[in-house]
Amino acid sequence: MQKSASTSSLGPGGLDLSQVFFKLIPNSAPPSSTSRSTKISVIGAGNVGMAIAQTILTQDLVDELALVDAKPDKLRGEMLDLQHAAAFLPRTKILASVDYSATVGSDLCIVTAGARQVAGESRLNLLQRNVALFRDIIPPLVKYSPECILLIVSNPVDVLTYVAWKLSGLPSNRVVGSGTNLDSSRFRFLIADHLDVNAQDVQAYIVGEHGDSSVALWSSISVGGVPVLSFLKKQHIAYEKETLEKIHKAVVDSAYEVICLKGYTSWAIGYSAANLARSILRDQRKIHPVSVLAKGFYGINSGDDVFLSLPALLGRGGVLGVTDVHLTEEEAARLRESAKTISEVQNQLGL
Ligand SMILES: NC(=O)C1=CN([C@@H]2O[C@H](COP(=O)(O)OP(=O)(O)OC[C@H]3O[C@@H](n4cnc5c(N)ncnc54)[C@H](O)[C@@H]3O)[C@@H](O)[C@H]2O)C=CC1
Ligand SMILES: CC(=O)C(=O)O
Repeated sequence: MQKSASTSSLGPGGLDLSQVFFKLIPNSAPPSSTSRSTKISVIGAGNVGMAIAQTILTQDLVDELALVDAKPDKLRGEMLDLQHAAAFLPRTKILASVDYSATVGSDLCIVTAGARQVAGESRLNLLQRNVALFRDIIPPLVKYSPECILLIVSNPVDVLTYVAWKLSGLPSNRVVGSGTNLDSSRFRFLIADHLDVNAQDVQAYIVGEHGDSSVALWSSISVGGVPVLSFLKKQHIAYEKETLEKIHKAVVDSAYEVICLKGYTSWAIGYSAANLARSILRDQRKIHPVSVLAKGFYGINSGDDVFLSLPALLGRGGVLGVTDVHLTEEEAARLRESAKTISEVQNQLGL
């Protein structure tokens, strides 16, 4: 399955109308060989994959978007539905196939395929089912796009980013998990709501596992450049540790609440992944809390190759570096605990 019926050969006898519709400019120069089109492939055309695809399209991030899923009818339906919005969107070639050859030459491959949680289920519970799928998904992706960057979204995202790294054979800077970019947005939303300011003016990181053992970096919070906790201290304004814990708990509970209410989460992860795609493909060199190979950073030297979220500099080369945010002793200990949780799960895989 490829594009919908081409309109370029609708003339009598299959005449290519695009050749007669326009008077071509004689002796025009060929397109510049330096201008290269960009391509993203999204694997898994479910709630999350389609939210990511539509955000990418509305934000005009690529020239070509390929969708892959195991269900051909659902896939074709999604492709046609997006193609029918062509008149309202920047021009993007959209294709879809159950065959991975459709992904050939991708700059970025975003993997969302797999089982999702039912109400009350933890992300880690999905592991065995999704590792089995990754064995079918990752090798053909890398075969068709050996130069790509892999962005993993399927859960449990940290362990699956490790699995994708192992199965792909790619250098670790080209394998990234969407990690706590989403949790940090939820965190920023809650703080912004509390202070009645724009969430884009709130800097705040959640790091560690995208899940129950995530770590809120309270010392990292600043609003409009003002570090919040030290400002409160200087003003002798007391704040309760429980209030902070409650905000973090609300972040951790966010996904469970949305899943309980609507069955799945989709819009926020759609924006989160498109935000990461922009930083990578447009070489924005922005700092995002995303799942990266954490060994050697923040005292994580467990001997295991653990992926978890740290504030990372993202650009066209993938992960360009990890920033050294000041952590309190308690935050550092929690981060190492989060690494241990992930490492224990990972060790059961025998990869
Ligand atoms: N990292 C994050 O922040 C988030 C991660 N997720 C995760 O994203 C994943 C997808 O969630 P939804 O889209 O809601 O699920 P969904 O059930 O709507 O979609 C999953 C899709 O994967 C496809 N699929 C299954 N096996 C496949 C294979 N071998 N090859 C290609 N496609 C295959 C299915 O046909 C389906 O269309 C889940 O693991 C979920 O937990 C969801 C939200 C946020
Ligand atoms: C499902 C999930 O991982 C989330 O929305 O955070």
